Amino acid sequence: MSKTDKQPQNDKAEDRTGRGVKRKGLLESDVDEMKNGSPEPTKQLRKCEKAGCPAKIPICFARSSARCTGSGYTSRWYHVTSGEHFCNECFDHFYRSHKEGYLEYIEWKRIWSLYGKTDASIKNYMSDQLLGYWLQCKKCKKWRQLGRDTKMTKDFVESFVCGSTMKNKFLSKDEACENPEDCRVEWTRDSLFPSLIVVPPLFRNSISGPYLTGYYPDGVGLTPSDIDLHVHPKGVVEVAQYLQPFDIPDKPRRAMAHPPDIMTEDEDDEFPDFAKLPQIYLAIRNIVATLWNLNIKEWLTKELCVPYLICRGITRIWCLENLDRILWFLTRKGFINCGLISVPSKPAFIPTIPDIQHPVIVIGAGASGLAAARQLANFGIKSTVLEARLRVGGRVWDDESLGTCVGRGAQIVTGCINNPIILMCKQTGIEFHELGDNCTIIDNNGEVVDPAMERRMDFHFNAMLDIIAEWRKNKDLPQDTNLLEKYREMHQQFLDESQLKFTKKEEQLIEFHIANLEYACGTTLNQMSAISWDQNEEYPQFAGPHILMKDGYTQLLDKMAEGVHFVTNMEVTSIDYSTDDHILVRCLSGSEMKASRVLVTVPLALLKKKCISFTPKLPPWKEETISKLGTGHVEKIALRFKKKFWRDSGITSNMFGHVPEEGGTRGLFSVFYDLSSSQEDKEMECVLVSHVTGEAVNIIQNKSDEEIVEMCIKVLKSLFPNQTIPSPEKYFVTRWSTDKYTQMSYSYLPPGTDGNNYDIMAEDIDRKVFFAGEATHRQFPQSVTGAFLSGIREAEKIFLSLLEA
Ligand SMILES: Cc1cc2nc3c(=O)[nH]c(=O)nc-3n(C[C@H](O)[C@H](O)[C@H](O)COP(=O)(O)OP(=O)(O)OC[C@H]3O[C@@H](n4cnc5c(N)ncnc54)[C@H](O)[C@@H]3O)c2cc1C
Repeated sequence: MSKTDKQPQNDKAEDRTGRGVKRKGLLESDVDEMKNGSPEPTKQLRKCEKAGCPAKIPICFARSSARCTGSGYTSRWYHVTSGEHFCNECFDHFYRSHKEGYLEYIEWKRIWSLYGKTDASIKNYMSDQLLGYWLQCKKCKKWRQLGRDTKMTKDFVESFVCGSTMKNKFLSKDEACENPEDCRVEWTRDSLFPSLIVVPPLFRNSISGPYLTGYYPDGVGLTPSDIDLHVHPKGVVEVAQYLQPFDIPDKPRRAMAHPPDIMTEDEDDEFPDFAKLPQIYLAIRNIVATLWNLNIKEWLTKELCVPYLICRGITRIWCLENLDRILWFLTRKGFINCGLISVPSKPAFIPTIPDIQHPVIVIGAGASGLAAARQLANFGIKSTVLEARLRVGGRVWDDESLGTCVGRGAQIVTGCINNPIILMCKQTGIEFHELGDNCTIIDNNGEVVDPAMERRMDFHFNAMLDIIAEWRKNKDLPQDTNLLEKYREMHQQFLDESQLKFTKKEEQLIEFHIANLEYACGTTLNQMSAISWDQNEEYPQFAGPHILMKDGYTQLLDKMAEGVHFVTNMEVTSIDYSTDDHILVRCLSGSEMKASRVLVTVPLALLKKKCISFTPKLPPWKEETISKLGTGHVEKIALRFKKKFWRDSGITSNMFGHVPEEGGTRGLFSVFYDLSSSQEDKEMECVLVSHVTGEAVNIIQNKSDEEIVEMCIKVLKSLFPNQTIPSPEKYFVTRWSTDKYTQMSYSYLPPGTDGNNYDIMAEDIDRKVFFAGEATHRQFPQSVTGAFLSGIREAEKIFLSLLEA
């Protein structure tokens, strides 16, 4: 801390409603004299012994004992922060059982020990009960100290101006603003200030308190003495549905939820100055997260947070002066101020970077590209999105041709709680439906599978996967193998050991489960790594039911595109990043554009086929990963019928499954979704959607749409043998595998690869060329959510690279 000769003004609060004590020690005039360069403290005056403490003449803030020394001689100063000390006399006043303050301290101690986990020490008592509050004047922006009993309501904090609580009636408010600021305020701006905080303040009246009743208050930065929280609990807070900002004790961690009692690794890296004061950081972050949770439709600013950040002592100044950094960090990471909200023209906490000469060019207007471009715009960075197709959305593409919305690509959100896709739906009023898990399973002879058998086989299938999970924990693991081979091996081992024999129907049911897993993975299990196929499960995933975007995903992507500068029909063919001052992007149309940074979001299959050439060539580590990662294939078929004939066979669920005759065809139409329109005012469109996965994609590849429809109708006939299955009135079949700008469904991990490959995909080249897209997101690959979050991630990286340039 830069030593200043200035010493604190007398520790007299603007409005001290606290205990009145007879002051001893120095008079104000004495202190003033010293401030003006007069003698260093004499021998009778004791300095604070805390190394580095700038207070040459500490003043006791407690002022509780009749013998309080004020700023005079005491046998010992107790250091709380560099601007706050209490004298030995006040210590005794509370600590000694025969003294006046003892009972008060003991009562506080009782409550603190009951609810808190930290030591109910006298230092904590002094800091928690006797320090004054500090508020910033709305007009002159000077910080003023207030009494310890001030009622810190939201309105009071927001409207505070100098003099508003002054007892000195002769001063107008304007004159009050003329009063100099306490020199200790400046001390809080010194980089050493946090290292001199010995007793970090705990926050009170915290809006996050009711969310965190499962934690020790002092473990999450709140004071255990906040009686209101315990004596009048507000009950379980009604958390905005689908959002849970904090981990729940003893439950698995959830994606995008904060551990309220721990700073994450990212936070440790970002805020080393909070390393020794994590409870302060946690209190602030938890309050900010709560405020965002309570209103996801408004950009959260420092001004909105300030009235909720209440703690005693001068450290509040330091906290609030660091608030912008915390808001910026949480915004960059997509924890707050994320999604489809309008952004103030220049959010104060976003660092300003000089105007960039060339825009950032984003290649591809899918979920990842649009998310990145939008986030860059929020950060004040110009970008242009170049999209080869005539539309935005990429693998999100809704089709209304059957009279109801059917996603040709994505339509399901896996896990709704904290999922940014659901957050954006909530922000914009887009409707969605929870997808029930009720699925009637029918065999090839049209018989509904006995639910007991179905449960048994489901259990068996998952048990085999659990055994594989155990097998791979072995450190001396032999070579990776494919998941199907490992599954069959474990299955056989089980049969041998148990001497059980499954019936044909049971074996067929297992094939049905394999088909479903192949749909989720986007490829056959014999292409998947047995060790890493579900590597993302190591990370917190989104909880809650799956969601069907009934009216499609496209409307969401269209909203994301609003305000983003994009050009369609612009196929990028090459990226030259060989020069220092710009990157040259060339398009098939002959256009050339200069960029300050380039973000590549095209599907992995196109990178594998080198549809875009790079100069210089991509480094070998990048090329190797591009070639190693797998590109899966899934196709969809949608059929519109005159009536819901499946209802006549008693199917009431919105899904029904089809048990395959044999393994080779298991990927052909394994599940049918009833996506019939449900608007009462319209004639109902009866629509069934199914998919083709795994090896079955090869079966349909060279077939015409008509032939594929015929195959599908044949399956429906086998499921409903007692009915006449009508020909569909209308239909479509997707061709993602051969679509020029996709050529895949989503990525997967073949044997010999692991989650690191996703991280390598996400690495930039020379901080010039960046990569986003589902195949770059280790935690949520294969999904729109992962694509979206990869865009948010890269926007941050691009911004920081420009900031540091
Ligand atoms: C059949 C199917 C079903 C799916 N179901 C789901 C689901 O239910 N839920 C879910 O979460 N996910 C699902 N997915 C996956 C999800 O759709 C993708 O993970 C996500 O949309 C990928 O977004 P992206 O931004 O990474 O890539 P994309 O959406 O593919 O965007 C890349 C963009 O780059 C463009 N482009 C390509 N080449 C060039 C070029 N040379 N120049 C300029 N532009 C170019 C493309 O046209 C495209 O618009 C499904 C995918 C498929 C295929």
